[in-house]
Amino acid sequence: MHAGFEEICAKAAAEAGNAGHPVLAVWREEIERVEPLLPSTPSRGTFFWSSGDLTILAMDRAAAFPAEGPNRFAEVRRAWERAARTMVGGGPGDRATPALVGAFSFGDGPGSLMWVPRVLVAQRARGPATLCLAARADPVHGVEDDAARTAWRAVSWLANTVVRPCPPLPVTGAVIEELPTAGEWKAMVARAVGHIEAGRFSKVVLARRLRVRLPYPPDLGGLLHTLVGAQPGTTVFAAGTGTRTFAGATPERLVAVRGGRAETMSLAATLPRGSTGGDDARLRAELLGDAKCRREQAIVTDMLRGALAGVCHEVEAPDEPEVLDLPHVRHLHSRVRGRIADPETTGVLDLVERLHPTPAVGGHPREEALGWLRAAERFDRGWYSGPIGWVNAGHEGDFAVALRSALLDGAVATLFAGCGIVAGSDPERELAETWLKFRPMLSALLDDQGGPR
Ligand SMILES: C=C(O[C@@H]1C=C(C(=O)O)C=C[C@H]1O)C(=O)O
Repeated sequence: MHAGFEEICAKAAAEAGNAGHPVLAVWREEIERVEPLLPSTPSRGTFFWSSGDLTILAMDRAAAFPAEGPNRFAEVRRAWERAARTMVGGGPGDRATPALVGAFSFGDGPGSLMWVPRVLVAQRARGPATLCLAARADPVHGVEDDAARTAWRAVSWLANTVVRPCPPLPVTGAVIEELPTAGEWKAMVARAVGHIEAGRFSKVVLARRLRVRLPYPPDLGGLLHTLVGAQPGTTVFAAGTGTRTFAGATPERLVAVRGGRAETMSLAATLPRGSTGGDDARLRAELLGDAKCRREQAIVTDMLRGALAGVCHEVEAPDEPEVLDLPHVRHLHSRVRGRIADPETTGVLDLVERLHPTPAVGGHPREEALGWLRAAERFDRGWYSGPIGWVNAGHEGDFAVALRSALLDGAVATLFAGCGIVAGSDPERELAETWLKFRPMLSALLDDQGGPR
């Protein structure tokens, strides 16, 4: 590994010098599976993803693509296209392995960041893992970090990764603060309903936060391990910027692109799980039969269908939604799929740009709802409800909508949850729904087995 990686680093340095712009060197090779594949300590550039049968763990940044504003997706797309085109690749590993990872802010403010990790391991449910090492060669200074050092760090990092996660221990003494208070938030829901009834918009997704002060910082590897085990059917993710890590377990896929096909998901409407079998079956039937829930989800499906139709042939969306059962809640959902008309020019980041924010996290009509939301919500969502995911060198990839999540900063965790408000929404029920959506993260952080508060 050292020799091959060093060789392509030297080649990248020479090409950067000739071309007068930075060049990436990316080495890929198969390694034995790493079990469990979890971060031990968070680093600047920690990225974790566990979805379907793919797990990714990455550390550090060889190159970073920060962006902000309404053109943030196109900016990153252009920068990645340039980097991928000039990249010096090497090694026998799979060329379709994720190469660029990160997250975009929900809104136009700063904070979107995608990066090429220095070290990345990706593995499917079966078979070997792929290790990717990356370095950036600068036209003047050559390779920024010594190639042998990156390889050595990868080896020692992998050795440390195979630490067994600590079993969850009940946490006592955590202090929980609601932001805003329950009363204030319910008043906001009532105001949103007023605007909907006055015809200003038909749906808006209103969020709130919980600030949890823990007695000590949570163990990231243990937290992710708990979420993977406790939240089947979700994508478990983490992205670290250095001191802070954003993590969660989301049921919502924004879009996946593979083999010239795009798949997105219309997810909306929420009811709790029942405590007995009969109760649970009744709630499932209620969700499927409820006109308000159906309307709420149809708004999302229509938007997704229209957005895919702009760049895809054969767009398919079922007439009837299905029920997605999660441990604490259930939602209505439909898969929306299409064949990309021109895969050369339409990559996963182009689809992310077309789709975000869907009415599942923003509102409808988009501009009217978001205009009101920006003033009403009164906090910066940051990465919450934004796109998080990965891209490969061929512009395929997978992005989730970062829900059921928390921003971890030392011993303080800020949790986020939002609800789609439509005509007839009841503030009390919406408030109860936020507690159900806080539950997966709250339980994982506190190891509390209790019901919603
Ligand atoms: C906004 C969230 O979830 C979204 C809103 C839903 C709803 O309003 O019922 C359901 C699923 C998600 O699309 C969240 O979990 O924070």
